[in-house]
Amino acid sequence: MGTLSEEILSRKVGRQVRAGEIVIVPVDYVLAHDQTAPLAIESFRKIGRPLFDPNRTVIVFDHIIPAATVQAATLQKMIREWVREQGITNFLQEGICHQVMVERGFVTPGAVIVGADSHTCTYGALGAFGTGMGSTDIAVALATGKTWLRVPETIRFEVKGELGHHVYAKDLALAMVGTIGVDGATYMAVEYGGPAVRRMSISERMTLANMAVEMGGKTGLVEPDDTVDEYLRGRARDPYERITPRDPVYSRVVEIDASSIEPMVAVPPDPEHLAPAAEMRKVKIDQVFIGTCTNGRLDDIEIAARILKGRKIHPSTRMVVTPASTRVALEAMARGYIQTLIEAGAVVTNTGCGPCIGRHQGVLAAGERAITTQNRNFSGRMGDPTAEIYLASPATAAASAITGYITDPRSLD
Ligand SMILES: CC(C)[C@H](C(=O)O)[C@@H](O)C(=O)O
Ligand code: SF4
Repeated sequence: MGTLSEEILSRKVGRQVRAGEIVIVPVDYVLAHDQTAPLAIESFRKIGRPLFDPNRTVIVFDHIIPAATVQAATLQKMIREWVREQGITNFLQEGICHQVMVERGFVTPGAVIVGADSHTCTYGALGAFGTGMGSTDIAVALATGKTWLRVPETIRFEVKGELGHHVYAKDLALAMVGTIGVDGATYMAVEYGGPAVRRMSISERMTLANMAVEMGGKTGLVEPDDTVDEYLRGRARDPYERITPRDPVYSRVVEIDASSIEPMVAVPPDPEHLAPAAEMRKVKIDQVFIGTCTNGRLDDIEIAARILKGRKIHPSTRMVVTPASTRVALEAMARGYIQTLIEAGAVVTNTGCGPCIGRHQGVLAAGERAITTQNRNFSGRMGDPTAEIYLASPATAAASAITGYITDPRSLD
């Protein structure tokens, strides 16, 4: 009995649990990446126990890859040595950890996955309880195969109606953050449901769940259904059962009519200040970025390529496209999207986080403005602290690349 999050945790714990209880939960996978593994390894060594399971430990290189500095290279060398020493079988260098975890079938409904990255909540798109933790907590999970949690209360978004032309899951995700605010779901499970969510692809659901943490959420969850089963056929690493909410008691239910949403832009310095893209024409853009665990998948690149086909990006702007994974990149190449983007004037990088955290591949100078498909627009995230970051969908980002200012993609039809 309970919300999706209570149902998942009850199964794992082996008895009915309720929001507010502190529980110790066995975990299915533990994840760390090149930025967070070093501290996790240091704490893990101090604990002095062996890994709980080398086959359930996943290390991904994605944040600053290939290494951009000697310091990054040195840390990556240390992580590689540790991975070998521990016999870790899942060492992946093929894209953003969250994309790769889903693509490679680590994420299944009902699984509990902890990661040393705040966007581990993305796995709720498939009905898994994914949550981000600090490196010390991750070290404990690595050593014990367990973690502790306070069972979260749940906030439910019930989305009715249909998204309009050139309005996407990203616009809906931004509208949700705008509605409840960046602390509107602090430590809560965010459950996404209703007809508009049920119609969404896995990729679109990932965009929603990914941004649960932008409202303070502990995790974001979509009820598993046929779309999830279809996606996982031949891909899931573990057997699973569908889990559904049963007589759930929600702390809050927020109803949203998808048809009322427009192409949105989050205005710096946080994702809750929104404006319709159509009203932002005065904002000139120096850099456009399409990528990340929020919006760097095949459908996102396809949307951008369709808009940019046969067009050129504005001479006063530049555009960086970073496919979320190698699989995404190969498929985007096979379909001609990469060619279209390069012909339009974009720089297409290797897969990974790209310029999302401002360390390489497109860092912003003082006073510059970027429009990006990522999830966070905090000051200094993409470079100089005075640079401004506007968050939007791939369509709005691509349209802005053509005009050089923030542009509602519908205005280019
Ligand atoms: C570097 C990492 C710890 C960080 C996170 O946890 O989210 C990053 O992925 C981010 O998006 O800011
Ligand atoms: S793509 Fe951006 S938000 Fe996602 S894990 Fe990488 S740095 Fe974090």
